[in-house]
This record gives sequence, C-alpha cells and structure tokens, in this order.
Amino acid sequence: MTSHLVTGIGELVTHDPRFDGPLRDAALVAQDGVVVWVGPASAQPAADARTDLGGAAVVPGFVDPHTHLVFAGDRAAEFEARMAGTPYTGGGIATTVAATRAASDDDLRRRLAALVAEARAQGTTTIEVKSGYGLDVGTEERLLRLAGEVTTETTFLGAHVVPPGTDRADYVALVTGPMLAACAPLARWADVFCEPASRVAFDGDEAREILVAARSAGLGLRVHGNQLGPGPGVQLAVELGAASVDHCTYLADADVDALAGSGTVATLLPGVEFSTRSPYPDARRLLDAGVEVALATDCNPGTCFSTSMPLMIALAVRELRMTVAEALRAATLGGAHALRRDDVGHLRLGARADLAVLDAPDHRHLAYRPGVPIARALSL
Ligand SMILES: N=CN[C@@H](CCC(=O)O)C(=O)O
Ligand SMILES: [Zn+2]
Repeated sequence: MTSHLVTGIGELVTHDPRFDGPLRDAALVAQDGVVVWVGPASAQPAADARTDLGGAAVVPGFVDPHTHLVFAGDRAAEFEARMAGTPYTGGGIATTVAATRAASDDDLRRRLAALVAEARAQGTTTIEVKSGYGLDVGTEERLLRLAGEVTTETTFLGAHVVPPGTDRADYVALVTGPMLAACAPLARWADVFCEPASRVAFDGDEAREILVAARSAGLGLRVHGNQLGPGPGVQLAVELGAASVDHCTYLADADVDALAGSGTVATLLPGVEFSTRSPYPDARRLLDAGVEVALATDCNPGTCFSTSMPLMIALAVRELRMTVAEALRAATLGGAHALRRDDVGHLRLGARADLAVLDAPDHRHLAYRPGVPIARALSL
C-alpha cells in the first residue's frame, strides 16, 4: 500500500458535492491509484510520496468518450478540398479503410500509441476507441485487438459505412452475423453511423437491426446520430437504452424531449463542425432542457484530426455558448457518464486518481488560452 500526497494545488476541481465549487490551496492523497483524501493544504496528512505542483490548477483527467484512433493513411487533401467548399459526405471513409486494411499491426500499433500519448499530453486519462476502418471480419477484429491494448473502452463500429461495391442487405447480415460474433468478445460497446442523409451510412431500420443484435451479444450501445441532417438516430438511441448518442447537430424538439430525463447522454463533437466548417449543435437547447451533455474529440482522419480535449472545451465555450464550468463538466463527468463509468471524471473519494494538471492559476484558462498546451495528464 503506497500513499501519494499531491500538494501545492492552486485550484482543485473535484465535482464533489461536499464542496461548494473548486477548492483553493488544496491537496489530494491517493492510495494505490485511488483518491482517499482531499482538502486544504493546511490540513494535508503525511504520505509515502509527495509531489508539489507549485500552485498549478488541477481538474479531473479528461474523459474522451468518442475517438476513431486505429487507422492508417492521411486525408489532408480531402480537408483542403473541404475548406475550398466540397461538403463532407462520409465518402472519404473508404480511403481510410483501404489504407488501414493494407497496414501491418505494428504500423497501426505505432500510430495508435502516438495518438494516445498525444491525448495524454493534453490531459486525457480515459479514452474510448472505435473500430470501423476495417469493414471486413478480419480487419475489424484486428482493430479491436489493437484498441484493447490501450483502453478497456473498445467499440465495435463495423456499421460505420457500407463498403463500396457491397450490397447493403448483405453487409447488414455480415455485421449482425459473423462480424459481430468475431468482434463482440473484443468490445465493450457497439456503435452505428445512423445517417439516412448519407447514402453510405445506415438508415433507422438497418441501425435498429444492428443495435438489437449487438445488445443481444452483450454489448452496450452507442450511436452516431443526427450529424449531417435530421434523422432517427437520437430517438433510436433513447429507445434502445444507448449510453450515448453522438453528434446531435440536427435535432427536432421531439429529439430533445426524448433525451431529457433519459439515460442517454448527448455527446457533442465541436471539433467536427470546426474542421468541416459546418453548423454547430445547439448545446444551450440541450442543457436548458436538462439533457446530460458530454464533449469528445471524435479524433479521426476525416472530420476532426485532433486529440485535444482542451480545444473541445474552448470550442464549447466560444462556439456552443457553454459556460466554462459546463464545458469542463462535460469533458470530465459527462464523458464518464457517456461511458457509464463512476470511477473517473471526478475526484471524489474512491475515484481513480487521474488528474489533469494545468499550467494555469485556474480552470478557466482551458477556454481562455485556446491552442496553448497548458494541460497534462497525471495518474497516481
Ligand atoms: N460520422 C462518421 N464517422 C466519423 C468520420 C469518419 C471519417 O470521415 O473518417 C465521425 O464521427 O465524424
Ligand atoms: Zn465518430
């Protein structure tokens, strides 16, 4: 049993209802990686080891509940064309699928490790990773094995798009049959890109069939919904008890009503709208209706090639009109709830001692200093 005292914390955000907001001049003690004491530095107990942060702010390590980190290839040319006016349709996913199928395990592992390290260097301590750039049984299985080397939050996204040249019904049968059977043991979650407006993704009936099959195989559910236009994704996610529906850019009043009071988190991905120059989701409408909101990077080579949760916080404040406190909560506790985790996203007693240390006097600097690398992860 090793105890570790972290002291010299100028501001400490815990999300602990015992405290009335952030603590000033605080300390924290972890025992074997779990928070066992939090309070004023003036009352700090002795411990086996000690780290003095010299007045830095500390917030819970960021929880990024939506990434597509296992891939090969590069779509900078597609990005450049989009900035010149070509809209995003999802068609570029096939480019990444071809590069990913051709890549070796070692190449994919090296790229994945570099992206995870990049995320940690910006304060992320829990990360979800999806498959979805294989779209055949062997490659989807391979991507989930690799994802499982870096996180327990692995998501089977065989239903990302229908591969070009494949019959839709045949592909849904493959995803719900042999692909699900091979991938379910390697995944905690299943996800579907439900977007009838995109000819390459799945409509409501197809998405329902895939999600029901995945649930029967023991997987928790997540949905990419309402990204490119209105659609059935949000209603389906709520009806099937999905942990999260992600994007939520085009919502009807009935979608917001369905989310409010449901167990489904609305995960917003403002880096996608930034990088695709698209309209942002209406976060205020969701928050004001009482919907639980999370923020994620959606890091992927097509719509947002960023691992930076601080950037998502800055965009949420500047573009989605969330308060800094709302954005920080969505990037920590919201993400934890989107992954149905109660051990991360906060620093209450019993939490994992996963911290984001900020080279700043307080958490507002996450939004106040966009693009400046002030956050880093510290796991005790
Ligand atoms: N929308 C679907 N999937 C990704 C994009 C994947 C890609 O374009 O490569 C997303 O979440 O934005
Ligand atoms: Zn995504």
